[in-house]
Amino acid sequence: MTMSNIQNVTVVGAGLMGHGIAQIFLAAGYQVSLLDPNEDVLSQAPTKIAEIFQLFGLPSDALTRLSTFTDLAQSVANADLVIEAGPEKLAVKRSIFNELAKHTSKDCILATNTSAIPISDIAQGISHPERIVGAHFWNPPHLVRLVEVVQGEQSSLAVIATCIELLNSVGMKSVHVKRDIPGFIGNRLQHAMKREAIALVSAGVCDAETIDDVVKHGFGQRLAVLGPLEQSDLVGLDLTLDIYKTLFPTLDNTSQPPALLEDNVANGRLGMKTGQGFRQWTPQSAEQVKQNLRNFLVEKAKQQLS
Ligand SMILES: NC(=O)c1ccc[n+]([C@@H]2O[C@H](COP(=O)([O-])OP(=O)(O)OC[C@H]3O[C@@H](n4cnc5c(N)ncnc54)[C@H](O)[C@@H]3O)[C@@H](O)[C@H]2O)c1
Repeated sequence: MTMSNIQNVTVVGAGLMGHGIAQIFLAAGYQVSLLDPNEDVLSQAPTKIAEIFQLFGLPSDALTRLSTFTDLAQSVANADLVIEAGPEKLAVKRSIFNELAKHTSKDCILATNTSAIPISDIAQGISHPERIVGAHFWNPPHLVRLVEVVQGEQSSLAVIATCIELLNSVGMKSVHVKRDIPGFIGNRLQHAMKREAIALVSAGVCDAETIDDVVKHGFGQRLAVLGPLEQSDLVGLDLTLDIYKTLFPTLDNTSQPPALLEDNVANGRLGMKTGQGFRQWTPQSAEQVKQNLRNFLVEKAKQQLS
């Protein structure tokens, strides 16, 4: 399947991620079928998609190319590409992919938006596993451009190349993850930083607010335009090596979830939803953070569109 053969895209699961992914392909001119067994979720999806078009100040007539389904076989009848965004449970994903394999041609590309399940586990026992890949969008997919295209043990390189080309053509920034490892690339980087952040708070070096200040007002300011390895090249690898000789032996390297996190969860300190996590929250302060994030991402996405 080459990119030019792809005309019909089916998104399986119309929840948080699925409706945003559907909007991306509608905006790019594709015929989109959206499937969800939950009729309430499915019936709300067109309105939510229309709201994304409004957010960007775009007309929502693209919705005429959207069809919604509760029946999987019908939803993939003409599919050239399926993106699965169903529940993050291996048994459910395997059963969805079994059905997809039964009702699609062997050339139809089957991609999963799993956050953490190995692609090879989902593809196990499914016919033509070479057309199964990961397509890990970030939340919200219509505002965060990255998609990690993950190569499972049996994924074909031609299918990976088609996915990357297609996703780039619809305005995403797709990258090739060459091994099927937990957390792919982005989540491994993100959580490596959080491991050290939690260790610093646990050791009494600073409080959680200070961690957030250091990232937001320090190196976080430049991360959107200067990646970590670019930054090493910028300052020089000789300096980087000298720093690491002192720093690396002192960095946290525990392999279990941190005790502070376990303790917070065991005591119901789950974050904004309970008013306390690593930091304390009121409904107003939590809403302010969410609003700031939304405004920032919308502004950035608008700049990229213009
Ligand atoms: N939420 C995130 O931040 C995020 C980010 C990246 C990836 N993901 C991944 O994307 C996937 C979807 O996550 P979400 O946050 O959109 O979840 P969600 O719960 O909002 O949506 C999942 C949808 O799947 C539907 N569903 C249930 N059983 C189904 C079935 N058998 N066939 C088809 N659909 C079914 C549900 O009705 C629901 O609407 C998960 O694999 C998740 O790990 C989520």
